Parts: sequence; C-alpha cells; structure tokens
Amino acid sequence: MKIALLGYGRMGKTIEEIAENRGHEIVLKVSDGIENYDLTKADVAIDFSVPDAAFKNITICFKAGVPVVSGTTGWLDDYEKATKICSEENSAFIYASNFSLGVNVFFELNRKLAGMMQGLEDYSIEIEEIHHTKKLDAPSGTAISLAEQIIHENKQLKGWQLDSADENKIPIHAKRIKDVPGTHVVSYDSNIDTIEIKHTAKSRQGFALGAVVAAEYLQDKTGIYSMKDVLADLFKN
Ligand SMILES: NC(=O)C1=CN([C@@H]2O[C@H](COP(=O)(O)OP(=O)(O)OC[C@H]3O[C@@H](n4cnc5c(N)ncnc54)[C@H](O)[C@@H]3O)[C@@H](O)[C@H]2O)C=CC1
Ligand SMILES: O=C(O)C1=N[C@H](C(=O)O)C[C@H](O)C1
Repeated sequence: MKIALLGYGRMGKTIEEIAENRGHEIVLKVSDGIENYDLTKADVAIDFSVPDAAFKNITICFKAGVPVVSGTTGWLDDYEKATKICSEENSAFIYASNFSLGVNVFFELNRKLAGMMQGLEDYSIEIEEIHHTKKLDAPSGTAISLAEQIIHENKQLKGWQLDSADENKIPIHAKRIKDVPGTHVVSYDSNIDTIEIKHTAKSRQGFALGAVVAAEYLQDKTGIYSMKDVLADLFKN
C-alpha cells in the first residue's frame, strides 16, 4: 500500500516506521501549509497533523479520490462538513480520537460501566487525562470520546466541561507532564468507595499501529467508517 503522511511529527514518524515494517511504502510527507502536493501515487492518506490544518488536508484528499484515516484531534467542529464532502466525492474516511486497540477496548469498558452506574446517585463522575507538554489541545480527543460515551448512557448528564463544578456536567481534568504519551482515568467516587478504570499508553506505537491497520482496512472502500468497523473486521474469524 502506498501511503501519504499528512503531518510528519511524532505520530507521522512512528507511523512511517510501523507502516514500513508491515511492507507499505511512504510516497508523500506533508508537514507544512503548502496545499498543492501531489497525491497521485497514494492509495491512502494518514492525517496526524494540527487542529488548524486537518480539515483542509482531509478534503483535499477526498477531492483527489484518496481515502483518509485521520487521528488529528481538536478540529471536530468541522467533522460533519468533512463527512458530507467525503460522500459527495464518493471517497472513504475513518476518524478516531484514539487508534490504539487497547483504548478501543477501554471505550467498550467505559460504555458498560457507565450503563451500570447510571441511577447510582451517590457517585460523582470525573475524567482525568495526562499528556506531554507539547500537546496543543485540551481536553484530549480521547477524554471527549469517553465523556460522550458516558453521557450517551446517562441522560441526567448535560455535557462535559474542563474542571466543571456543575454537577450535571462531567468534569474533565487535563494535566500536562513532560513525555507522557497518554493516560486516561474515569472515576466514580462516593463517600464509601471509588471505582476507577484507567488506560496508560507506554509509547505511541499502539496509536500508530491502529492507524496503519485502519488504513489497510480503508484503502479499497468508499464510505464513512469507525474503529468499531476496523476491529470487527480484524476479529471476524
Ligand atoms: N487519534 C490518535 O490515536 C492520536 C491522535 N494524536 C493527535 O495527532 C495529532 C498530531 O500529534 P503529534 O504527531 O504528536 O504532533 P506533532 O506536533 O509532533 O506533529 C504534527 C505535525 O503536523 C505538521 N503540520 C503543521 N501544519 C501542517 C499542515 N498545514 N499540513 C500538514 N502538516 C502540518 C507539523 O509540522 C508537525 O510535523 C494531534 O492532534 C494529536 O492530538 C496523537 C496521538 C494519537
Ligand atoms: O496528542 C497526543 O499525544 C494524543 N492525542 C490523542 C487525544 O487527544 O486523545 C490520543 C492520545 O491520547 C495521544
């Protein structure tokens, strides 16, 4: 598979290493605002860039007929617009706030636990995320996904907010500590006990592997997919 990398920073470089180890070829690396890059050799594009650039780069690929895997966080106000353009161009798209297979298992645990805890009013919920100090957005895309999954299960909750003091909103606490690849904790606290689930990434390898596996899944498809589709396909046997 021939891959265009949109964003060649920490993630782009890790994806390059994993993709090459799986027999793929990197045919383009884009790491600045130049928009007239040549996508003709690419079977698929993988976007791990910056919030301000993601939407533009993704739509350039759709218009060139190149499927896109995007992991960039902090641009999702434009997600619906992106999926509309993808459909109009008969292209293919997967976005995930976190491509790690472990985090996608963690998402399932989170949904299940949220369903079990709803109605237990003595517990208050909070989410903590810890990332490296170079991260541009807060809270993390993964923490937002976790919050949205909980809200979907618990209709009493009215949303999420950074460090919220409103009991109807999930407080998300974002911490920045040098070199931390990504840690997420969901906790339910009462006067009697605390229940916590936690995912700790030990490196960026898991995110990058998941993105390459998603690109392998997407390369000959059209339509909008998610990591649930990728995992279902991976584990179908
Ligand atoms: N979904 C997931 O599994 C994961 C998502 N991320 C997200 O991926 C994104 C990238 O993360 P990192 O690689 O750590 O950041 P980084 O800062 O190391 O890399 C970003 C790269 O994008 C480049 N860039 C800037 N303007 C650009 C443009 N107009 N077009 C293309 N590239 C441009 C920068 O030069 C830089 O090389 C962030 O939004 C981060 O939150 C990170 C890890 C996992
Ligand atoms: O910026 C990062 O590094 C990460 N970003 C993603 C997010 O915002 O959730 C995923 C991962 O936690 C690493």
